[in-house]
Amino acid sequence: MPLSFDAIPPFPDNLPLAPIAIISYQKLLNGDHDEAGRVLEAAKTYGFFYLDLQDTAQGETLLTESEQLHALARNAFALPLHEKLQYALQRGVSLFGYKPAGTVKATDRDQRPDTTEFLNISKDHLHNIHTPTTRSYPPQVDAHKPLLQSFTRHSHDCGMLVLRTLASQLNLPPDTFTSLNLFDHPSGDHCRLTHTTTTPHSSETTTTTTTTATTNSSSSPIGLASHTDFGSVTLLFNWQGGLQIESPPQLTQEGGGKPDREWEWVKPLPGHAIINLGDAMVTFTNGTLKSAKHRVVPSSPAAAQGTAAPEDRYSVVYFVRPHNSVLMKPLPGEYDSEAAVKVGGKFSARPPLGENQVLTAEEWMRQRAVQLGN
Ligand SMILES: O=C(O)CCC(=O)C(=O)O
Ligand SMILES: [Fe+2]
Repeated sequence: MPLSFDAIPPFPDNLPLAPIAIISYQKLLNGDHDEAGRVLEAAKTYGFFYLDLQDTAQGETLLTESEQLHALARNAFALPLHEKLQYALQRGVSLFGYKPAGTVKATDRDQRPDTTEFLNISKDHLHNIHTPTTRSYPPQVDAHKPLLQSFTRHSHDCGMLVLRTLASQLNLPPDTFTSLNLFDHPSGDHCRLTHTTTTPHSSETTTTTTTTATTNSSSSPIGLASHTDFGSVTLLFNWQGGLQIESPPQLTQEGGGKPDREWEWVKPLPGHAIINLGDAMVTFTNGTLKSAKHRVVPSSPAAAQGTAAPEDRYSVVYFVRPHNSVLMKPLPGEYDSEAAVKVGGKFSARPPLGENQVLTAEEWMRQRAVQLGN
């Protein structure tokens, strides 16, 4: 069992779990047709699945690297806040750097502030891919650049396998999606380290915070407010529970009625990554593929039930996003129908007919980041 799981209290067995598929990395690498079909099914329904990484050397490497980054996250987030703020990201200017707790847009109806800090580390900065942006990171990040370079490369490769699998299953040329997410092109791809604290954040609230999240200090916190990811594919490694996803809509009444959606827990499985699709894939396929809403609740499920003491939570994430010059619109052909689906709140998969305002991925990512505060 991977190291970090040893210290985690068992996940309670009386909580509603999201019934997401478990996919084998080895079978996908071997081109197993049935397994590929299960990936498409997952992508059309939950937009989430587990990837078993224990059955291939590439998978084992990713697991080892995620463990090492878990340790790095613990060290980096242990720095005093004023030091971390030297690396703070600037909303609307750069996607990369440190985001303190309490600054993500409070999207839930009860407007609860978030208790999660991020460190977003750019793939372009790690790999010297030409980009107009420069940035410095905490010393822990600089000291482990080879690890971060290796993890981002391997995670990107894994994401490309998912994208090739989906293209083939949709009867599209296999490189349809991978050609929109090129590793060596400037993009918003990054490794994110997250830390959700158990302690209240009043003393850590900073003057850089501008959202309603911090002004509404009377409400109880959320770990990370509900959101959809806005890139193509996300690889997520977490150890402690807390992640919940919104179940796909089910009609409560025959012949219609309001969609009945619920929050379901995603139980971390040793040896597995959690994979989910982001809004860019919804856009490219005009709603055929799904990006599910998800959130992180502030307390581990065991702590919430009083069977374990509250503990800080860490996660390690890699976001594959379309490279900057890609146009954010449905693929030409059957997906480019007149009916355009809504993506990520006010965003639409394609502009209304007659309007010519297709965003580049660079602009889309910037606007989405401003929208969400990260
Ligand atoms: O930490 C987690 O489990 C989820 C993190 C997440 O959803 C994100 O960073 O977008
Ligand atoms: Fe997310």
